[in-house]
Amino acid sequence: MSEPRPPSNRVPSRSGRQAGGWLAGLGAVLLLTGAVWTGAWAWAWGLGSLALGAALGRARVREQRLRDQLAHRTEAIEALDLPLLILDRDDRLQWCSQAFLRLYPSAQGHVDLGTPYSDLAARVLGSGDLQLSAQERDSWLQRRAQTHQQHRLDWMLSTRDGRRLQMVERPTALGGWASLRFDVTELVAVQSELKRTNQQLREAREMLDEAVEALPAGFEIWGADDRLILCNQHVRDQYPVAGELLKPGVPFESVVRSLLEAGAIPSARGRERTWLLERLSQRGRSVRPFLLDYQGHWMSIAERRMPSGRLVSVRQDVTELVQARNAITQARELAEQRLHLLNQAINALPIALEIWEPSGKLLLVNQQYRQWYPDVDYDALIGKTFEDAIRVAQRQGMLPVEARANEEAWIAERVLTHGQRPEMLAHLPDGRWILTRESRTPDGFTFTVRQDLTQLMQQEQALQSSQAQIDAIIRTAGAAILTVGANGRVRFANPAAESLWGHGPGSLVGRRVLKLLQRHERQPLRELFRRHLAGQNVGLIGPRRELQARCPHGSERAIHAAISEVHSGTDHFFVSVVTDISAAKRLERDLLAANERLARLSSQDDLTQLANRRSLEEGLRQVWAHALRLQHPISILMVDVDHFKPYNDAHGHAAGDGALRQIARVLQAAARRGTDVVARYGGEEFVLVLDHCAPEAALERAASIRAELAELNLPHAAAPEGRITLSIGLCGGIPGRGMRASEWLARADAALYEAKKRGRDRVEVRQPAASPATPA
Ligand SMILES: Nc1nc2c(ncn2[C@@H]2O[C@H](COP(=O)(O)OP(=O)(O)OP(=O)(O)O)[C@@H](O)[C@H]2O)c(=O)[nH]1
Repeated sequence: MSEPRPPSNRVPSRSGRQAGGWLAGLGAVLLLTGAVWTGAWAWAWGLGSLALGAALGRARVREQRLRDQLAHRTEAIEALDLPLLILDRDDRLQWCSQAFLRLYPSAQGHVDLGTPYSDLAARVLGSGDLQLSAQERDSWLQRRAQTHQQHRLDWMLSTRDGRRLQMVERPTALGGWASLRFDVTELVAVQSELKRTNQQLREAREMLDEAVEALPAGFEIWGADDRLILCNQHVRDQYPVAGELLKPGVPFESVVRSLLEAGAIPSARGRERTWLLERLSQRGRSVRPFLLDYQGHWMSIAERRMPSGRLVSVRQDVTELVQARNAITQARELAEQRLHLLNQAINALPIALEIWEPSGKLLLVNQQYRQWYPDVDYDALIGKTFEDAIRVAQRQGMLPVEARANEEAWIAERVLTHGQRPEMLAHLPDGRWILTRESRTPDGFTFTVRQDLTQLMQQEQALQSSQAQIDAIIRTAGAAILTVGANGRVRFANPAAESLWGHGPGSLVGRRVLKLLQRHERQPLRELFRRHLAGQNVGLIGPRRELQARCPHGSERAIHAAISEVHSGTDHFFVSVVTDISAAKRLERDLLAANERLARLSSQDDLTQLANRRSLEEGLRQVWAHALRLQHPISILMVDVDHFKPYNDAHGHAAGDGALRQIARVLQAAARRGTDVVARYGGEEFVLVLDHCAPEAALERAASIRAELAELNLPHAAAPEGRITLSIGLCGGIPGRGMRASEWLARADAALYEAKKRGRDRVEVRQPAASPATPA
């Protein structure tokens, strides 16, 4: 066994130490092998004494070689700087490395070959090189013996200077023990650091898991191959459709497909394939979160591809947020729309509007204002004071007319009372009338509203003029004008009305209007008013109606009353224009009588009161037309007094007139029907048109006329019969188309001529000309 070498100062590196550990093991094996060889060599030595000299030489060479090998192996172990003990089967020391002695300085000088390990251990334990309690020290050997029975010993020791040693003992093939110590101080430190780090990692992992679950959003991590690594419960809750699928390892595409198949993404319906391709192509590329509609929910999804290729996705149900945002957007749009409308309304106002800030600065003027004063740069006035604005008006000569007397005083007063003038009417130099109203809001803004009343003022003046004109007309009107309230009482009566009813000025006001009428007129008119006020259209309003007015002393006046109705605001009344038509009525009556007389004169013969010739023509035309239409017969008798000239000559013209009147009465008596016409045709000639009378009957009628006259026996001194006689021509029948009444009259006249020619005092008949042939 070689002497222990002093320990090397070189501190091996970590890898060197690991390699050293491995080499130490190898060295121990070689050492053990060497020990075996040593035993063999001793055995050979015994035999060698008996061997040949040559053999001895070779044996020495061989021994030397073995010694060298052993020395090499021992050197190798020492070079590895391993604290190694080799013990034999009796637990006695066989070899001890220098490294061991450096580890346990107390063993120095007590490591002789064959030293019992217990002695060595007792020395080391007693030296305090190791940190062991007294109890541990006592039980040390006993426990070591126990572990030896298990053929292995792994023991961790602590040295006084704080190093950690791992004591490893393994049985050798020769029954001994190799006892090795490793300085594992750094390893233990690394181990405990590793343990702490692992613990921290575990805690960090737990915290991360908790944090991921505690996130108020869905959180996913996908691998570079887009397979799920983890996701929290939120994701499963958000996507119950894909809940089963959401397990580590599932491809993203499978999850999306399942959502599409379930129709859970409304915006993808009908184009699922395209949608899927787009989704996959954009996967992780969007820098900003995007929105996805999912079963009536809006999900905000933020995806980020990490440098490792993994993809982190955070998804949040932002339905309420989107709805709120939409509501806000709608509200804002509505507000903007209303603001726009308000601006339009303000600009469309027919009034000029200014708004002044509480600080007194001009905030806004509307379009109307700008149109009123186009020469004023109001944009430049925005932000200026009220006095600035007045000064502009002053420079332009637009201060009101009433300010002329003392402009500075007027301006001072106006500035002082700005915002406190509820109403102010100003007459501008250009002729306009401007009504200004100022009001101040509770938060200090002043609203100035200006209204151009020029037209109104002109209308007012025109109205006043018109009113004066109407008053004059009403007061001087010949017609009576009454205003009557809905209660039926007179409100106003013009002088003509007061004159009509004979009362003094103002005496009609308040009287019941119906009392101004004759008693019999009141009830019907009251009823008309009642029904009109009940909403019935009874023609009360508008048409002129004739009434009988009751005038003082019971006198009666005919009046025309036209009633109109006025609804003016809440007022309701009637206006009646009454015309006294008493005089007109009298005139009308007189005119009627005159007209009747005139009519009679125009249609009657004055002497005989028979129809005159014009009237005959009209009567004949009507009888003819009627007969033609109904095809009944008529007859025309032409009658002439015989020898009338001699009669006049003999009896005088007056007697002739009397004779003619008597003859007329006879002829008139021959008429049977109302439609028969008896006319004086001229001089001593008469015509009878007998309706519904055939020629035969007419002939009889003519005969009866002659008989009647004969009965009268009007003396005629110059006539052959000594009395007046008549000659009559007759033409009758049923009128036909193409025939004319005048022709029948001419034929009757021809018949009369025939009667005269045949001696007079007779009747002659002429047939009407036949009707022209009518086409079949
Ligand atoms: N008294 C009177 N005579 C009238 C009136 N109209 C016409 N006469 C007269 O009647 C007479 C008609 O005479 P004539 O035409 O010659 O016919 P006549 O004497 O009747 O003879 P014949 O007709 O042929 O029989 C005239 O002398 C007229 O002056 C009249 O209104 N009054």
